[in-house]
Amino acid sequence: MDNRNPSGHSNKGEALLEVIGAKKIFTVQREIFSREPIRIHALNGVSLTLFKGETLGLVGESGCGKSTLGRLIMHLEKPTEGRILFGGQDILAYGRQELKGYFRRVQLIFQDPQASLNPRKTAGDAIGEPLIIHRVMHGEEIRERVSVLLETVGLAKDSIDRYPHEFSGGQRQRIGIARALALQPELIIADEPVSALDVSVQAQILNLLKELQQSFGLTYLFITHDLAVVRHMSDRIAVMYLGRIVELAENRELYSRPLHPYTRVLFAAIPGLYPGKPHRRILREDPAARFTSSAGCPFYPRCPERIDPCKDSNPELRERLPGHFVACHLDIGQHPVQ
Ligand SMILES: Nc1ncnc2c1ncn2[C@@H]1O[C@H](COP(=O)(O)OP(=O)(O)OP(=O)(O)O)[C@@H](O)[C@H]1O
Repeated sequence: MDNRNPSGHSNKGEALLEVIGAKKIFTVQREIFSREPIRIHALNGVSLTLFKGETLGLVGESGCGKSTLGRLIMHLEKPTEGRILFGGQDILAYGRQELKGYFRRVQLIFQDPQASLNPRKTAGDAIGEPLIIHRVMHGEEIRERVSVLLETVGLAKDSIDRYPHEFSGGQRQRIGIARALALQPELIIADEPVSALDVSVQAQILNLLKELQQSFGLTYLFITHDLAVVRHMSDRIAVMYLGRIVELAENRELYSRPLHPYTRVLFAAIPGLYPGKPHRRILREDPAARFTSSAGCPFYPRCPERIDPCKDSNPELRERLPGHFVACHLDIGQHPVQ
């Protein structure tokens, strides 16, 4: 792949999934008596590549479009524009059989393990269900496989006949992870997988996810608004703002040299990240900006470093340093050292 293309990546190995120019506009009726529906630009031209075996963290504030991107990749929503390639094939062109295969290879771990588990089904039922739906195995074979999966995620084998309410939040998330692993996927979309958990349990689940990645060669798209979590988990990190990726770089590079003013504002809000620098409040997104697709940079109204061109021209995501992509009109030299 051309490492200067706008999808924002240096050549990191074999691409597993490519999102190319994805846009998603939701049309909703704002008020009962209003004739004009409003258009919410949830994604405004997102391109990114996931390379085999990596964790790509996707970070940004609530409402910036992270989950929508995950849902497009999961084929739960269709993009208004753009393409999604898995192993080089367009998933939107898949027929029924190909889609079934895709749903085995790509799995989702949900934010809220409580809500994602049926209270009337045992842990064994929940974990074994994908094996039944996909007719991978039958009867006793399924029970054996579920027992192995329970052990894999650190739960006792005798958890198999217990119900969700008999588990703690962390244990329920382990069940969700075991279910996601049942079909031996290649790609896992983890959408805020620890944000509903106590801080003390979060690290255990994150470490489990890392171990599973090592053991099974998994690729993760790790969606979170939590900058500490994304830093702990990711090889590369994409920062989203209002439906766009504004910066993408290797983990260490991004934290040591954030170039986009939005990333800098986000990071300045982390206590202790930059000792000696004042701890600033995060600038909130302008909700009204979601309803328009302005020609200028989406961060223009709140950017502390804006310059004239930012008002009318939306900067492309470009490689400014090796492997470090930024959508900003400022020159590298204009970005003050953090
Ligand atoms: N089905 C839908 N219908 C209408 N608007 C939607 C729909 N799904 C998402 N949106 C809107 O799209 C925008 C992006 O939402 P999305 O859930 O992708 O953001 P997010 O970054 O994942 O935020 P959060 O972390 O709060 O889930 C928001 O303005 C949201 O209200």
